Amino acid sequence: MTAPAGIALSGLSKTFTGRGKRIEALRDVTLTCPPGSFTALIGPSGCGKSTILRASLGLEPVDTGRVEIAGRPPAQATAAGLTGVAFQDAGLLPWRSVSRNIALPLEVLGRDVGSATGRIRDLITLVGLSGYEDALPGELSGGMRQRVAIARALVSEPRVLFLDEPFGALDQILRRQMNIELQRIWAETGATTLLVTHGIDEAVFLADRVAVMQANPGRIVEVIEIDLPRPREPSLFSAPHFHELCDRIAGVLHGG
Ligand SMILES: Nc1ncnc2c1ncn2[C@@H]1O[C@H](COP(=O)(O)OP(=O)(O)OP(=O)(O)O)[C@@H](O)[C@H]1O
Repeated sequence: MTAPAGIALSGLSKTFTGRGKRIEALRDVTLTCPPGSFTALIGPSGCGKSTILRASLGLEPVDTGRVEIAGRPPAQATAAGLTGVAFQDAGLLPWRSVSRNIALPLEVLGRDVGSATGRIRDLITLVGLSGYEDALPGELSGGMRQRVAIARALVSEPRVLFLDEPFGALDQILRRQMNIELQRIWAETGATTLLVTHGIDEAVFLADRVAVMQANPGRIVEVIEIDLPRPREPSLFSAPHFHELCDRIAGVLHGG
């Protein structure tokens, strides 16, 4: 039985062929993210992380296996606005204000934007951008743009949130601030979250469990439970148990 608002990936395999090459992007990937949980997916470049996300959003068909998002096939879940997604490149439309960028998924889903004005205002507050409602993306810092992208991902009130390296382009200090913000946003929304990241410390700080992948073929080699109490404070970044968990993940990543 699939939990209603969770992510259930079972036995996913996907091989790309082209230019005389076969790339086994995914081999037998199984991952369950219970409702309201936070899972991080970490692995070397090309191990299939984005392929998992695309398959979860119904954007990439798999060869074998099954994807269920909030109890539905992925394309159906996305079309129903049950999923939200933010990428490394915030991908904001430069000519639209912060508010109108956040409203975009509602327009795509054919929902009434006028009746969502209050919700958009609340989201702007949630991501700490009050006062910037009418600003254009070009007037914002990189971290602020990523906050807008996260607010936009949340506007359809998704039960499941996919984040693909949302803070990858930010410097370390800003990234940590965003990690703290994201923990708060996740706790407030209760959305089941799957975060793709290259940052071990980011994964450990945020997640309930970290799925570690290897490439060629792309596969999950270990799922490590993060038994750190919540809410997690910035001081955690220098705690011994935090570093033990990071070292353990690094060991798996490097084939240990
Ligand atoms: N449309 C495609 N056609 C051919 N090969 C593809 C396609 N999409 C992905 N691949 C290949 O599948 C493998 C997995 O790609 P994917 O983008 O999922 O990796 P990733 O772990 O997200 O990488 P990164 O961390 O660099 O973003 C790679 O070898 C990539 O070259």
